[in-house]
Amino acid sequence: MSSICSVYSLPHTPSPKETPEEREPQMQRENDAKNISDKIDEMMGQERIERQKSRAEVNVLLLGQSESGKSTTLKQFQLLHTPFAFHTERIAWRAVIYLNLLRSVRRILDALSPERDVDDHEDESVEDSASVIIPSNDHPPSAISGTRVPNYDMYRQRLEPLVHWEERLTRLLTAPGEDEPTHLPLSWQESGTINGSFRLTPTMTGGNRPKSLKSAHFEEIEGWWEDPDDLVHALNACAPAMLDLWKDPCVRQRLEEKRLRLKESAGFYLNDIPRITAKKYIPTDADVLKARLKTIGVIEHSFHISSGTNRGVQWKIYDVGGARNQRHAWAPYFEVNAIIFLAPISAFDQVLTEDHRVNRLEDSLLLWKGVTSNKLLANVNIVLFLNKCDLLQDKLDAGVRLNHHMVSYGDRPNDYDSVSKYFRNKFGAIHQSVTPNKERELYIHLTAVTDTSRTVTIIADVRDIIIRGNLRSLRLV
Ligand SMILES: Nc1nc2c(ncn2[C@@H]2O[C@H](COP(=O)(O)OP(=O)(O)OP(=O)(O)O)[C@@H](O)[C@H]2O)c(=O)[nH]1
Ligand SMILES: [Mg+2]
Repeated sequence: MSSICSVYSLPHTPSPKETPEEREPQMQRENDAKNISDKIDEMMGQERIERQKSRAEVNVLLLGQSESGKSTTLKQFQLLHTPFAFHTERIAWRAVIYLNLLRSVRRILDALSPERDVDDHEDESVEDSASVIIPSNDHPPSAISGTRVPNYDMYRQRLEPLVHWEERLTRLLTAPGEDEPTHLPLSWQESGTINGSFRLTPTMTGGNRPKSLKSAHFEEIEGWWEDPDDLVHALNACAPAMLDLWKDPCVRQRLEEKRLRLKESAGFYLNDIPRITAKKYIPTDADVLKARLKTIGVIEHSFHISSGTNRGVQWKIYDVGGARNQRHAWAPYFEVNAIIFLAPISAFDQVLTEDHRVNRLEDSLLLWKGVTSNKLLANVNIVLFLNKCDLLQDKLDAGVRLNHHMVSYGDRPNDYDSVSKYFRNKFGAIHQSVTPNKERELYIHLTAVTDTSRTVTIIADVRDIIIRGNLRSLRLV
């Protein structure tokens, strides 16, 4: 490849009047210039390789639709390679986890509401696209007829205070114009003082400071439970009502009838109410991995990874927003070494939050086609994560049939092995048919990126694949 800085200019075009004697020295001069230019090009190329070798930088872009698991994958990288930073931040995730829990509780109450039954009947559009099953032909969701929840009014009343907290937390954690949480509390100060009487984490200054500030983990601040204004007290007081609601068989029955599968929605903590609402609750790694924040724009994270004989590689991982209105920001980051593309294959019966007319899996397939056929990405290594396999397994076990949503699946068996193999082949075949680089190898993993033990080995594999691919492209192996 010739350097764009080459000193060698266009070859000499002999003039008709030029004699062979005149032409000879000119040609000689040109040859000399070309030799020098080639030498410079070669040196520059060598330097570039050396520079890249010594910098040994790997740039990775995470791509996929919203809620595909990009940020969760990034958290797994952080947990593995910068555990100290990951742990330092986990107290701040308390706010997000509380909000995720409150949203689940509110969704249940909304779904049980008698007024909602009427609305649903008039308008079959879905409220929470990530957690609602698209009606399949044989079993439309039951709207008006169905199980009544005799204690509904009592639950509403007991849980009334939480509506107020949900609104406040939403304001604290959500960027303007967005409808779901987008960021951690911006600072200790802000999270401690928002709206006067509302606290989440103790402020570092001020008269209302908790009496016992102690540190169990370096830089973590505990003691909020001694602050009477901390939100944990409201949650703790409502915990029995939340538990009663979630354990009520009529509630479960009604949710089933309405096909509201909360377990699939982002930030599911309903099975952990007593633990999460405990006064001294500290988020675990698994809690932080499950907590949902929508990514806006592009976020860059750096790690230094050294392992075995590897003397250390600087990694930059770019996590992008996957919602449709965020995708325009992807292209400027296409000059990376590798892409990890996430397709949540459990979502075959769900629709996009931003456009309820679009099936999530169809969207993933289209995006995949766009990425793998893109000429700018022809030399970028691609690793595909067919993600949310845990949810896929649960869904198939619960009897949801893939061929009701994807006719092309035909009458193949509706079990996990057959379905995952089908998706692997389908995504693989698209890559094979549209890639501008037929030499490119595609690496496909079946993943559940919230599961650390499953993901650790996959990440190690991916790291090796990316580093090998990177070295190959630098002509080092
Ligand atoms: N059960 C399960 N949940 C998952 C899995 N992967 C991600 N999630 C959850 O799905 C939700 C969305 O994941 P994110 O990582 O925030 O998705 P994202 O692709 O970054 O979404 P955007 O930022 O909107 O583009 C989170 O609550 C995750 O905990 C998985 O494999 N299994
Ligand atoms: Mg994200």
